Amino acid sequence: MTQNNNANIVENVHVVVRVRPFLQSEIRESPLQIKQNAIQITTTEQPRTFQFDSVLPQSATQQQVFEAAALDVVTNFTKGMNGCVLCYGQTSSGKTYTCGLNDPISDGIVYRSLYQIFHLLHDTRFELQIQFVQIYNEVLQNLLKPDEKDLVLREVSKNDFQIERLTTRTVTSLQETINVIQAGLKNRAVAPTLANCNSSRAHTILQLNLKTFHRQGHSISKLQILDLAGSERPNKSRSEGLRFQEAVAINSSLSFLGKAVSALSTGKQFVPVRCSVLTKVLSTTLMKNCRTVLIATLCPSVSAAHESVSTLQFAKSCREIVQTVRFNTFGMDSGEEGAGVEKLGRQERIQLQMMCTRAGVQMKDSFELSEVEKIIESLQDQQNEKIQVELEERLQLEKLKHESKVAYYQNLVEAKKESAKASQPPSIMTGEKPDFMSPEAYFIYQKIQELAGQVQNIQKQIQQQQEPELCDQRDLGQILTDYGLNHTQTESLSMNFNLFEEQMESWSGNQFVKPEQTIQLSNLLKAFQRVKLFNQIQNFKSVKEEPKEFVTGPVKNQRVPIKSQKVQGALPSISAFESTQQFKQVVGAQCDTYLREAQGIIDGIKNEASKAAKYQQMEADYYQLIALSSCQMYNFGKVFEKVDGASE
Ligand SMILES: Nc1ncnc2c1ncn2[C@@H]1O[C@H](COP(=O)(O)OP(=O)(O)OP(=O)(O)O)[C@@H](O)[C@H]1O
Repeated sequence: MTQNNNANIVENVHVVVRVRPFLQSEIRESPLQIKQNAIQITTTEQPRTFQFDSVLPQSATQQQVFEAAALDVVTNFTKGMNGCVLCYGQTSSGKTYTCGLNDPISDGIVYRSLYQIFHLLHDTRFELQIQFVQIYNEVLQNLLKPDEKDLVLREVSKNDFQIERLTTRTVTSLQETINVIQAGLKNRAVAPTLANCNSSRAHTILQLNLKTFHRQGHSISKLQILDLAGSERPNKSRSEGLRFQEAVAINSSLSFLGKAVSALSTGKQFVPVRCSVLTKVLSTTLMKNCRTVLIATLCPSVSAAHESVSTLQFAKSCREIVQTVRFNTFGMDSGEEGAGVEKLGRQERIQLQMMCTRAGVQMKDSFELSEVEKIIESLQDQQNEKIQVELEERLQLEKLKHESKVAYYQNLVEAKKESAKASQPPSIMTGEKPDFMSPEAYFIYQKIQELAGQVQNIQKQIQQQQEPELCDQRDLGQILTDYGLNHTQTESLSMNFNLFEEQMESWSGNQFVKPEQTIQLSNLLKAFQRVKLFNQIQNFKSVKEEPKEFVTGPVKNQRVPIKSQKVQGALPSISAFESTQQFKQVVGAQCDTYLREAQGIIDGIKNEASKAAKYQQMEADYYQLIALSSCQMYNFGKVFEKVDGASE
């Protein structure tokens, strides 16, 4: 297929200057004066005046900037002409704001251009692709696929560089396009500096590749929107480390761009484009077939005057660059997209044909009044429909913008919470006493931690030896010793138990305690509850138990070895009673109390064991206790037998 011989248009780079409003932190005194399309700057030297295609004052709206800078480029892009909108200016002069490449995407050039493109392509079959990249520290990175770093630029023909193997995204609607850009924005290199709390640390390039299909052929075009990182003086912005390194990369690439622009504007044969990634990317834009608009952004304050002069000089050089552009239409009549009167007549005829078809009226040279009315009526209906669609689309967009703003602020709140947490005093897990704990609480906390370590070891050992026999036959006293508890510890623990419980619960709910610490605290709490339970068992055992020999417990028919030991609180002597009856009553009552207490402890263990089934030791203790209580019952039974025998 051959490209039609569309007319070449020779023109200068179009330059629009925008002065942003004063920020709150700035002294409201400006060296800039605007007179129509001229801007005068007064510094310590002579005042200087620069003339541009358009100079927009502080009061200019985003829509005015779009109309002055991008509307024409965008409209012609949909008709097959390559276009580029380039934002240039010192740091914090409003480039990102003007492009609208904030996160969430705001209604600057990008948003308005997309809206216009989809509006103009409403009735056309088209394919649209997005590429979204950044040049960070002289490295090309894909914002739509963050793992595509260090992309390679290949020179396909002289001064025409293409990015190799760059993933692109095909989009079909405005909303989808905005979603894709929004996702890409999350990967942009942005960081706070002294000059701008949201400073772009990379040059950002959004490129749209469009193919439109017409009855007789098609057109192809690309549109680039560039938000360049701003020049900054490291000694003024006091950047250090990585920020300094970024500033150096930004400044040197802008200085190479300045040299290339200066060579182009003065018509030099040799243009130095291979010095930086940015100049390579822009060489295709500035030197090939691409209608280019530069938006030079300025800070209004006196302190920025020096940088404003540099920006204005750069803008002046750009305006002197001469470009040759044309429509890239294929298989269509020459200049179909042009603006000649005869061609417009032809287009009007085509439009009339379309109107007739839609209104159900036959196309002819002259029409009856009724036919004209029919066509007008149909047009009005179509217009209404179109308005309806546009309104709905607008509404959807507003909704989308609102939602992304909400998500943005939610993220911001989360991030603030995170950083608040991070700035808290050292955590209790780092071994230092945090401010919110009293020294006593911290001492106890440390003790519990020691014990919990030991408990964990024992648990591991128990889990490894899963023979139930082993567990069942373990002596309760031994188990407690195994847990590493000495008398003082268990005393102190049980005395302080309530305090711990309260303290740990309050830590768990404390917003400054991290989730992993909460888990550790709850483990500690569990371990501690177990310790408390064992304490109770030990107390109970030391008072009530008087086993004499091996007995057969009721559980699993296991033989439980009970060590003989001297225990206080043994059964009363029979001689102390007046009658067998009285003895049985007293011992029986004691036996009941004992069983009730045993049952209470058993329930406690059962409860704990069911809460954490993995605590097999708990279960083993439970069986042990049942065995012990039945052993006690057996002993009572023996005594009763003796008493009965004696009384008979
Ligand atoms: N026309 C404007 N109206 C209101 N506020 C603006 C305007 N232009 C810029 N600002 C504000 O000025 C600040 C700096 O703007 P912005 O981040 O767009 O600067 P920049 O030139 O992109 O900076 P950098 O090069 O550091 O990325 C931001 O807080 C932005 O909201």
